[in-house]
Amino acid sequence: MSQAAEIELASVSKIYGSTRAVHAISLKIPAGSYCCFLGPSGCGKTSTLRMIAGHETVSEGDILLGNTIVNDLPPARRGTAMMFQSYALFPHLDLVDNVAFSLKMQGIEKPERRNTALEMLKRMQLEPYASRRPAQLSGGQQQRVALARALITRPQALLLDEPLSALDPFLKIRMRAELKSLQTSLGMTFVHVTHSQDEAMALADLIVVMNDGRIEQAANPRTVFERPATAFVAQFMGNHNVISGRVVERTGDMTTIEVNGGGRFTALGVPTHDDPHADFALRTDHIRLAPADDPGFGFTAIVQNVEDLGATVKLSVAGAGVEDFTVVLRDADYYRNPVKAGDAVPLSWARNDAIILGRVAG
Ligand SMILES: Nc1ncnc2c1ncn2[C@@H]1O[C@H](COP(=O)(O)OP(=O)(O)OP(=O)(O)O)[C@@H](O)[C@H]1O
Repeated sequence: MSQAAEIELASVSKIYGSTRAVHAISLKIPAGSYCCFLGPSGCGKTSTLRMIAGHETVSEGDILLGNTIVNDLPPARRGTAMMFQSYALFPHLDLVDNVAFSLKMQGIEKPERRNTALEMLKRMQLEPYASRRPAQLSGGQQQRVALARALITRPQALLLDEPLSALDPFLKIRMRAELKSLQTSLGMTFVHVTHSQDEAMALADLIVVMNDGRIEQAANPRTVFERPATAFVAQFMGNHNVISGRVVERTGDMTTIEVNGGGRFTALGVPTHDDPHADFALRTDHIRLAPADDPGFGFTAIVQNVEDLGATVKLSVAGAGVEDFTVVLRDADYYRNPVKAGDAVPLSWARNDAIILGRVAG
């Protein structure tokens, strides 16, 4: 394989007519890392991937692969390869010819390209199926053929557009593990677009959370999970409550906010903006059903709903002007002292568990 390359986006924008799909994003993806672009439908992640691949023009800014600006290079000359959501296999060709296709385009002689394709099929444990056509394979096998076909050009970076979305939930988890071990063994830069938080958490060294054409946060999965940078990330990752209010006091590195018509809460950090409003995040699984030692680190809530999810129990509660607040308890903790809809419960958290969130510029 070729050497893995760093990918750099320098103030990259994508404009379609009057739609600005990507707003001047800047990012470095280290060589040999597994990067996941994560975000809801329409946030601009596919446009970004397609600009890196060369399937979409760059409206503004530069894309670098290693030290080379690749904006004006055609896809085949960038050193990247793309694996599509639909796998885009040729139905009338057997696996060897499917995998060898791009070598044929490069003018490599038939015996050599068939040998190289067979080697790649062996590596993907597909050798026994070499003479089959794609329709005679399972979804997971088709995915491996698509991977083999992308990797045969020895790219410096592999770009994957929702590569697991066509698979059933069981296969998805198995192929996810295969993708990760393939990337680790090849040491190649992988850039993978997904809207699944679990997928990004499981695979990525670097998660890039996008919203509305902008990067909300780019960090390792642990940081994104534990220290979301913005209210959007906290809500999108799904494991935090976000509480918004008016800033009423700042002391040292703590900020107190007042929720509309309700309680006052103190959170770690100071807002980085001048807005009189601020948001803080609080992990749903870091909340105790016990009174707070200090006001500002808890409230009394009315239970709205209880869902037993197996290993955990999820309570939806409201109170002190806070609606849609979620508490996730371990099953044993819940069943030691079960509560039901309509009960009033004291809630509290540790001083460092509520964290002031930032805003994305622009
Ligand atoms: N060829 C195009 N012409 C015009 N607008 C486009 C085009 N492609 C994408 N868009 C718009 O750009 C925005 C970003 O689209 P993009 O496909 O990059 O988002 P995405 O995050 O990958 O979404 P999804 O997960 O649904 O694929 C959307 O508002 C979309 O409608």
